[in-house]
Amino acid sequence: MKKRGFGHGKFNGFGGKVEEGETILQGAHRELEEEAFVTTPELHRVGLLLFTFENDPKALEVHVFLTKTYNGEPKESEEMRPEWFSYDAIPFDTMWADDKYWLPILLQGKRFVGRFDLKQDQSTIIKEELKAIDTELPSEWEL
Ligand SMILES: CNc1ncnc2c1ncn2[C@@H]1O[C@H](COP(=O)(O)OP(=O)(O)OP(=O)(O)O)[C@@H](O)[C@H]1O
Repeated sequence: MKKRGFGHGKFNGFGGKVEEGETILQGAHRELEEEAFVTTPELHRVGLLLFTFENDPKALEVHVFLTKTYNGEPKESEEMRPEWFSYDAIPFDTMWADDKYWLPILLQGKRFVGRFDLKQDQSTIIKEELKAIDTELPSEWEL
């Protein structure tokens, strides 16, 4: 549960912006430790998503990573309150509107690439394209 800022009030993956001088993978490791106090030796990049918001010139390129193992116990941070859900009780109504499209693909063990154009209200999807892929993920979104 994201407690502040962008996506506040929604169940969200741990994550954030890549910092100067680090790779996307390093950023994912850092955010996981900062927001949940756990570490992992293995993060697999399984999804590449692009988000746009109406009347906002910036697009968000989000790389989704998965791990099945971790060290430590997830703990609440200033930014996040972690919570576990079983696969059949994922609270999609309290998540980003796009999550219900791509998270099931991830849970089936597949990789995916997609783009979602959202309204300014951050909850209405204007346009959506998403595909599961068997090949390597592209390293970034080609606009
Ligand atoms: C629009 N549809 C979306 N659907 C699903 N997930 C979305 C998302 N948009 C952002 N996310 C995720 O939300 C987290 C915070 O994103 P982000 O913008 O970087 O905010 P955050 O304030 O945490 O960044 P810093 O920690 O300050 O770097 C991060 O895990 C990112 O993957």
